[in-house]
Amino acid sequence: MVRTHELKKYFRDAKKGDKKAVDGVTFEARPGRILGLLGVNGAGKTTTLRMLSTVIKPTSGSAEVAGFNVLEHPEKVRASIGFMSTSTSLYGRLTAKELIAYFGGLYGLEGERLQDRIRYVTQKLQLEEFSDRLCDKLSTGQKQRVNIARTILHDPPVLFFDEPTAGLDVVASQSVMEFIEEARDAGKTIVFSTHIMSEVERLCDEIVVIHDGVAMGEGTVASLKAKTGQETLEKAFLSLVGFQPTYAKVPA
Ligand SMILES: Nc1ncnc2c1ncn2[C@@H]1O[C@H](COP(=O)(O)OP(=O)(O)OP(=O)(O)O)[C@@H](O)[C@H]1O
Repeated sequence: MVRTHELKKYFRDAKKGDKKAVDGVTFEARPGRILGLLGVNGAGKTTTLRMLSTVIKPTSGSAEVAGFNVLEHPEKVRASIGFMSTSTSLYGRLTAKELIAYFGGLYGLEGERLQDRIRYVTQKLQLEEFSDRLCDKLSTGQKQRVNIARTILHDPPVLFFDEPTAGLDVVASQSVMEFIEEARDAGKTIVFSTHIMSEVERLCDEIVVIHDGVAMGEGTVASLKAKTGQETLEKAFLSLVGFQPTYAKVPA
């Protein structure tokens, strides 16, 4: 379970005034379901996920992950989550196998349990053919598979995916989405950030539309369409964020 209540993050800037990156977001993500944070660039999705994963502290409001408050028990939160984004870099000078073992150590896995989990993720993500290659030398799709392996190595109950298909081709994106569906079916609580409507329509049980740090709407794809009176999620999204056309219609 992941719960936020009036979660806020203001970045201090003496010259320009505070940047309200997240400004009072409340939601609940449940086991076996996928909650989507849908928003354009700069909406506040990554900042929300960074607070949930204890990388940064909220300015105010509260957040609970797997039953642990992010401020009171950050170490327990970190042990309960896997975080994946395409911008997470791998250590280029380690082989895929070494990198996974290294993260296993960070997660506190050791001995038989560590070896079992390494075997599992290696098979699951089909890493065998390149597990002895340096991460620097892997293709983008292969790096993504190592990234997923790293994310799930300690079998956490909560998974955060921050635009996990950014920069991937259609085949690699498909595998990532199938992987997320499988994790949902295994009962994981999943929070998934994206700006891609088709991914939201396919994956998300609930959506929070976030814009300029504010939740502009929440519900299922169907309920957001109904609420805005729009036929497509894209139009419903544009309506919720108050999109105004940039070009005026002028007779030729
Ligand atoms: N450390 C920081 N200091 C100042 N401003 C920040 C910082 N981190 C993020 N911001 C600003 O907060 C806002 C929200 O950023 P955030 O990265 O959360 O957006 P996002 O929805 O994840 O967008 P993207 O899809 O571009 O990653 C942006 O205006 C961003 O410039």
